[in-house]
Amino acid sequence: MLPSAPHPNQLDQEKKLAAAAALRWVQDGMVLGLGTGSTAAHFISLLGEAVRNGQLRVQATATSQASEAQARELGIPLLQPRRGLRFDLTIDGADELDPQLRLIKGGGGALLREKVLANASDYLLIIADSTKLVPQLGQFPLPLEVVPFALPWVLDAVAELGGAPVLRPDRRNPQEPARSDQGNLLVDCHFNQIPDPAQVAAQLKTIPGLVEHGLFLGLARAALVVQSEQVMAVRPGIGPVPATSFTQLP
Ligand SMILES: O=C[C@H](O)[C@H](O)[C@H](O)COP(=O)(O)O
Repeated sequence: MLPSAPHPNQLDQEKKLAAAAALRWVQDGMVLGLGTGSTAAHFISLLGEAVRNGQLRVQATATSQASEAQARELGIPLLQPRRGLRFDLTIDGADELDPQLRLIKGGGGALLREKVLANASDYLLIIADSTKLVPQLGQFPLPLEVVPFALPWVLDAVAELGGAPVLRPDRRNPQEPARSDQGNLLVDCHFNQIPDPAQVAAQLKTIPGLVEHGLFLGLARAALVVQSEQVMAVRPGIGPVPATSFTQLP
């Protein structure tokens, strides 16, 4: 019999645990990148508390309008994009991660801004519940951000690669397509298995009108993943080991 899926409340607890562990590695004065999604939202909420208590002084840029609004409401000082801006640490969630810390991201549609900030960061730290660490990427549909005019040809090209593309509907109004913060369309590709993520990433990069894909390769330095109620640290090809083995960013 297959093990039953964890209860949503349990997953939410795991997300909070991972977020709290990440907060312990934030140092006073850091410039932070803030991720998007339910796990990142827990982190932003805890960071907001620490800022309000005067425990931490930080500045941050968010990877989505939603995360920016949350951070603003909590009084986290925000920096707008500008030349030369770099981040000491970006904390973000993921839809899937493998033991090499290759990621699928973009389930919440924020893949483009997330990749921009990940590239501008000295350290990308992923926080995740127990369902996210997988032996091979691809079960989670790979998100793409696509310029609306190019959509038919992008769908043709991705279908030829075996990606079984599906235009993502808007969650609240399923008759309409979902839009990214940039106003672009989102397409989910059902590869089921991605044994060679670098090859798929390279193929996707050649498709005109495909603005960005959700494969994040060679970007994450570490992940905090909850397993059996314990926060474990994973680095590319190393771990999981108990996160308590580290007093600072591994
Ligand atoms: O576009 C959204 C992001 O890539 C999220 O970080 C990802 O979908 C994980 O979200 P959650 O923490 O809600 O599972």
